Amino acid sequence: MATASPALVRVADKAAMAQAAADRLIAQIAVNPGRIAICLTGGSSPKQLYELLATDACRARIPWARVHWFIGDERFVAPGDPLHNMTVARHAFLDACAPPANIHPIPTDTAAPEAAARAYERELMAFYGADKLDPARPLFDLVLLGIGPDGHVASLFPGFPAVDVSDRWVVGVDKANVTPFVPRVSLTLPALGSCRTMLFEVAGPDKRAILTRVLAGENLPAHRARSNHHTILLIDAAAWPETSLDRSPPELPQALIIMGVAGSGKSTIGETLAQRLGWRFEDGDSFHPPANVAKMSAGHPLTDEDRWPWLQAIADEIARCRANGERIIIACSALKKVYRDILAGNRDDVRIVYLEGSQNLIADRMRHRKGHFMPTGLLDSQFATLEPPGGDEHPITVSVDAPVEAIVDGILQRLRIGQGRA
Ligand SMILES: Nc1ncnc2c1ncn2[C@@H]1O[C@H](COP(=O)(O)OP(=O)(O)O)[C@@H](O)[C@H]1O
Ligand SMILES: O=C(O)[C@H](O)[C@@H](O)[C@H](O)[C@H](O)COP(=O)(O)O
Repeated sequence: MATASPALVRVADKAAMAQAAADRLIAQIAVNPGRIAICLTGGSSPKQLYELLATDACRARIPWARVHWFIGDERFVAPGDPLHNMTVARHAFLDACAPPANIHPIPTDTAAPEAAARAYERELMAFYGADKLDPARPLFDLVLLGIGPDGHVASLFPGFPAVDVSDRWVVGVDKANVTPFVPRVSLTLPALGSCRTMLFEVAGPDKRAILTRVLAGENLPAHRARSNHHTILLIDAAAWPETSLDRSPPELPQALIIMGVAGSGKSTIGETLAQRLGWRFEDGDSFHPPANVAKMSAGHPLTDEDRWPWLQAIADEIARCRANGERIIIACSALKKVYRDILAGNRDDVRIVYLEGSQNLIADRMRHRKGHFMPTGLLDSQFATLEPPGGDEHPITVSVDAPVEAIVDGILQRLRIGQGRA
């Protein structure tokens, strides 16, 4: 399933980003019962994440024997050098946690970066078991990336020929565009894109300007680097480009759609938010036509054809509220973009609130939900269907890994509504 635009997930600061990235990584690992491949990144952005992975809490959640660790680019310096990307990851967590045979560094003892690139390409192809990438069978479960000050990713610098290479998996890059000015070896955009999830970490005030350009669609490597499945940008408050993303609608929205997988907290958050705002809360499920209710009661899954009249009924209710000047909050999983297009379309007065959380966390909450039986596999299929809302949908994305009141406060802040206001 391809996502056209990346999901933008806002986190408070670098510590929250490391935690969110760790949750994502562990969740991605959890959905693959077989051999797992993670592609790490260099730079300073992932250091806190790497340190977190070595802590007991994270360490216990990773099946280390099944996880293989690669690197998206390497500085052409000897292992052990502080500039050496895989050395940084080794010292932070890999050496303490991963079996040595599962660590796959880019060799830097070759005569030139190009020879190292060829060797790493062979290693990746042997691991993958083919020399052509099949979009249906991604090379990596997760690719981690940072964004450089010039908009580079891995060591693919803007304007350099390496960015346009499409027939290779790894290339030598003889000189860098930014410090450190050492030769590099880099995976290409098609190799990086062959992943279930591409996860960017973008934090700190010095990233705000470049991120604004990337999200505006400038032809930079960081704009072109996209997974052929899911791409997610974790962005902290300091890097978040307020002007371009928080295009605050002139008035309060008419309707808020609280979306997310089953158990993400739609009813809990929606009801609390409705109380705080004094708006009406509705469970989207109550708009199903009788035929759908009968089908679901008989244990038959709904098709998209069944869903259209249901989604249209919710859209009609929003239109009715608009006509009456009434405001409404509707909980609706709305997992696919095509569903949200019916509910919100391009209307500025219908805002999507996306409850974002790792599968582990949500599964854990569902296990503890009183009076509910969770069929195993339900969450797997929910996450498989989920198309996180892209930047073009202007979602209010909130992490559910926080107390209910804090999540609601965060949504109110994003709506620019004073926290005390009812
Ligand atoms: N932020 C939160 N912290 C802790 N528990 C939560 C939070 N949000 C929801 N829950 C609990 O998680 C479970 C699922 O929430 P619910 O609102 O029923 O999800 P949904 O409506 O998306 O299926 C419930 O038991 C709820 O009390
Ligand atoms: O080898 C490298 O330098 C990286 O892989 C590089 O692509 C990095 O991710 C960005 O330059 C962001 O760097 P920071 O995280 O230090 O900002």
